[in-house]
Amino acid sequence: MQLSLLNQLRQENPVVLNISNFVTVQDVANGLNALGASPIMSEEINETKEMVHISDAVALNLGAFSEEQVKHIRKMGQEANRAFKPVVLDPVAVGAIDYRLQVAKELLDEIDVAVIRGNAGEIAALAGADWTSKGIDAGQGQGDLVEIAQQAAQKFHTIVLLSGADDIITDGKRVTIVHNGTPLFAAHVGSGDMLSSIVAAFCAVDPAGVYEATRVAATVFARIGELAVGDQSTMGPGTFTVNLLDQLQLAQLEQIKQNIKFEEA
Ligand SMILES: Nc1ncnc2c1ncn2[C@@H]1O[C@H](COP(=O)(O)OP(=O)(O)O)[C@@H](O)[C@H]1O
Ligand SMILES: Cc1ncsc1CCOP(=O)(O)O
Ligand SMILES: [Mg+2]
Repeated sequence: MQLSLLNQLRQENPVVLNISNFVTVQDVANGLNALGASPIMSEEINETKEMVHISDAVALNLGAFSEEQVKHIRKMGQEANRAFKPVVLDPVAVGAIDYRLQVAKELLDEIDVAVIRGNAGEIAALAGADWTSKGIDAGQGQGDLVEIAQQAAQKFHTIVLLSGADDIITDGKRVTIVHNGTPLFAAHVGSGDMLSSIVAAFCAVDPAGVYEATRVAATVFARIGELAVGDQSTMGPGTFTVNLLDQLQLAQLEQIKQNIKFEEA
C-alpha cells in the first residue's frame, strides 16, 4: 500500500472543498487542516464555480441537507466533474430515512462520484441489501459486508469505502479490508465525516488512483486513531477527540506504517 501518499499530501497541502453539516463542520475543517490539507466550506451557490476552480477535491456530505442545499450539492458535484476534480459522497443516514435515500440516489445519477464513504447501514441501503440502520449509525444485518460493498460499487460505478470495525474498500472487483482502528471512533460523532473529507484529500493527491488513495486514507485514519489511544487502557471520547486531532498532525509515516493490518482479495 502506498502509505507515502501521506507525505505527498502534507507537501502538496491540497484544497478540499466541503459541503458539511452543521453538526460536524468543525471536526471536518480541523481534521483536514491538522492532517495537512487545506479545508474550505461553502454555503453560497453563486460562488460554486470559483470555489471548485480553486479546489483540488470536493467532499459532499448529506448530513443535514435542505432542498436549497441539495441544489448547491448538485451544482458543486457537476462543476467538479466538468473540472475533473474528484468527488466524495457521504450518504449520512440514508439507511434510516427513505427520503434521504431517494435524494442520494438522484445525486448519484447526476454526479460522477469517485468514492462513496458510508457505514454498513448507509452502503447497504444504497446497494438495496437487507439491513436495519439506526439513525446515523450502522445498525444491524445478516448480509456479507464485502458483498454489499461490492454490489454498491458495481451499481453506482464507483469506489466504495464501507467503514466500521473493519473498513472495506472496493471498486466492485478488488477488495481491501483494513482491520486497524479503535472503537472510540464510534464514540465521537464526526469520525465518519472526517474520514470522508480525508478520503477527498488523498484523492486530490492522486486523482489517477482513486482506489489506492481511498485505501490509504482509511488505513492512515485508522492508525492515527490507534496512535491517539496509545497505551492508555481507559480513555473517553473527550480525550480521544483531542488526541485524534493532535495525532492527525503529529503522527509520522514511520509510526503509521507500524502494525498495519490489512488483507486484499
Ligand atoms: N468498532 C470500531 N473499531 C475500529 N474502528 C472503528 C469502529 N467503528 C468505527 N470505526 C472507524 O471509525 C471511522 C468512522 O467510521 P464509521 O463509524 O463507520 O462512520 P460513521 O461515523 O459515518 O458511522 C472509520 O475510520 C472506521 O474505521
Ligand atoms: C448527528 C448528525 N445528525 C445529522 S449529521 C450528523 C453527524 C454525523 O456524523 P458522522 O456520520 O461522522 O458520525
Ligand atoms: Mg456518518
